[in-house]
Amino acid sequence: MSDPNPGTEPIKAGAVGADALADAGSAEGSMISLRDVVKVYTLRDGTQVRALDGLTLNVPAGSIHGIVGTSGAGKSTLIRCLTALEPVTHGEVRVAGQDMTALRPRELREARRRIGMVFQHANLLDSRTTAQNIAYPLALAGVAKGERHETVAQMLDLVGLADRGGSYPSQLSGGQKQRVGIARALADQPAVLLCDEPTSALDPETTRSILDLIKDVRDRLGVTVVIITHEMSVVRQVCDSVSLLEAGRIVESGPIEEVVSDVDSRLSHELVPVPAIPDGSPAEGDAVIDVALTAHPGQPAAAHVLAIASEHGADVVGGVFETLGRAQVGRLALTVPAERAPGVVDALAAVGATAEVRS
Ligand SMILES: Nc1ncnc2c1ncn2[C@@H]1O[C@H](COP(=O)(O)OP(=O)(O)OP(=O)(O)O)[C@@H](O)[C@H]1O
Repeated sequence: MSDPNPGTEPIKAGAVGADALADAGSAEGSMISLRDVVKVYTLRDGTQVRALDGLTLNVPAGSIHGIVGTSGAGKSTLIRCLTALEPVTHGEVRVAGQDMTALRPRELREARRRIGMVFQHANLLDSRTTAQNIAYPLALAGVAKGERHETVAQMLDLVGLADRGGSYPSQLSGGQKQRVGIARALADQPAVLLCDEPTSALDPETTRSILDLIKDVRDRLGVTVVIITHEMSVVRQVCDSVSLLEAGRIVESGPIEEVVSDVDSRLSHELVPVPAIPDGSPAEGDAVIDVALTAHPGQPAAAHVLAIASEHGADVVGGVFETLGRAQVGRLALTVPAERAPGVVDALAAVGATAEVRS
């Protein structure tokens, strides 16, 4: 087990905080490894802003890792430090085996070719065709014309736009533009794809198709993906593991199924929120019990909970049941006459569910 914030007091120590980094991959064998990274900005008046505060993170090769955090948590700074666009104040940043903090300018340019970037908006060049947009970074990198042509055709095919190479950005939908952005990011065969809010500007259906594409690309090319997002639905749909960034530190982290199994963790609550209950509920004299359960294949838990609810005369007034990774996670809201609530909570605890009376 490793502390996600070595050398400092962990903010959240539970299973997610402590086990996570060991399970999310040790520094050895990781495609991305940040160790004790500190980034301090100094403002003109001399004020210091500690944007990253001892951040440690390991992302295993070939995985899709989500980073979530509120505004100002340090997400953009993290991306800039990962790509060495911003020097770190302290700590180590390794991408594809290279220490990004120790490279000379020429080596850094080469190292950056190993990192593809996808942004919220594809930022395509309007005066160039789809194919020319994808070829652009290859031309800058000095790739010969014939090879560029071949790569562009492969990339267009990969993102499902084989017949749109001659189209201009104005002739493409938002989702198609983002596909071109992904093709452009992958054209130079990066080892890592950094996606900064890649679906924030898209509708839910297009979001789904872009996330499916990212997953498909990972499966086919083996690229390691980091997705910065504020949308938990993105994490639910596509990520193998997730970290919660807060005030420049990773406060929770781990594979999705472990994170959601720790029902006390914030990520678990965010990924599978407590269900709403109908207006007028509970009735006079009833209590609401919030139940959280995790089941795995061969170890069912939901049936036990429902049997206990039925046995004690409780009603189910709200609920969600999600499959995330190999875990099935349930959140139920039960109503029961208040005097029976303690008995129901005890019975649920005995079958491994977490239950508490809603205040
Ligand atoms: N160039 C800079 N100079 C000074 N302070 C900065 C600079 N860039 C970021 N910060 C500060 O560092 C902290 C982290 O900012 P950052 O932009 O990394 O957060 P974020 O999680 O990306 O936020 P958002 O989601 O709003 O983009 C904030 O307090 C911000 O004000």
